[in-house]
Amino acid sequence: MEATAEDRAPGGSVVAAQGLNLTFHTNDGSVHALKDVNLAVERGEFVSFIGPSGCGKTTFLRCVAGLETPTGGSLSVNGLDPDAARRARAYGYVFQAAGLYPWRTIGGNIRLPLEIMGFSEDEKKRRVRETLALVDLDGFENKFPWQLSGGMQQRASIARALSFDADLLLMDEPFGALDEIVRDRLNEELLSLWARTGKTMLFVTHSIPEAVYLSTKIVVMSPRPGRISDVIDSPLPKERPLDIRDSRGFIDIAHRVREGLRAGMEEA
Ligand SMILES: Nc1ncnc2c1ncn2[C@@H]1O[C@H](COP(=O)(O)OP(=O)(O)OP(=O)(O)O)[C@@H](O)[C@H]1O
Repeated sequence: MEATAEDRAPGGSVVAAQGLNLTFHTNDGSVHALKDVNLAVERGEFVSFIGPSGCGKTTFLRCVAGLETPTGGSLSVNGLDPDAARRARAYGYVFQAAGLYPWRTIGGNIRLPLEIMGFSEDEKKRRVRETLALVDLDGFENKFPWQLSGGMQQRASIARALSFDADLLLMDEPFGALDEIVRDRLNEELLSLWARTGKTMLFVTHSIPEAVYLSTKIVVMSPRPGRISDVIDSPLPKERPLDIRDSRGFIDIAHRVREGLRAGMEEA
């Protein structure tokens, strides 16, 4: 029988990793992608993962999503093992490329997971309308992806991940391919969406300002094998206008992230 929302431990961590290890075995040898990762993510947190290319950020997200199987340690998602959490539709996943089907309209793309999950026609309509409003894309339901800018496509992809109302959102560099101005705006919108919905966010980025601006917790990772080198609980207020990036508090955290990244590189 599939686990349901009622089966989940209400008070526990949304994500709990203890001594997590993952080694990939390939024809060229083995790659130790994650080493002794310990992390607890509480409900409603916004957690960013930052680190050099290849340090295991995507691999960690894929473990949470039940798409990779750790080779050691333990991992739970909403109190369930990741595979059970995946079957209970515990999370929405947003990738670097928006990944919208070009032959489906924006509404059709958002409807897809709802069709797979067997929602009623009325419910599908309601959810498409509501999630489009959440990402500020009202009126674009019948457009095709190519009729939207890159930033709008990425918002549609976020709407798709939100449509079935999972309380955990996994986002793998969703704004990495966008220019800085669009990215700034989407960062502001994402923060406001997070404040309105109370979702738990796991967010992978290469950008220090993006990580500091968005997060309540920043996980700094170092390469070969991927480890957590620092976890920073942000003292910044929840309300964050973009110009907070010029404040002393912001600059101090950015400095600590940079130092963490540098130390990790030197150890590697
Ligand atoms: N399926 C796989 N088989 C073998 N090795 C893999 C596999 N997936 C990832 N790796 C290796 O694991 C390591 C971590 O990869 P991962 O994609 O998690 O890094 P990342 O931090 O997300 O990198 P980037 O910032 O470039 O996206 C890398 O060395 C990568 O080559």
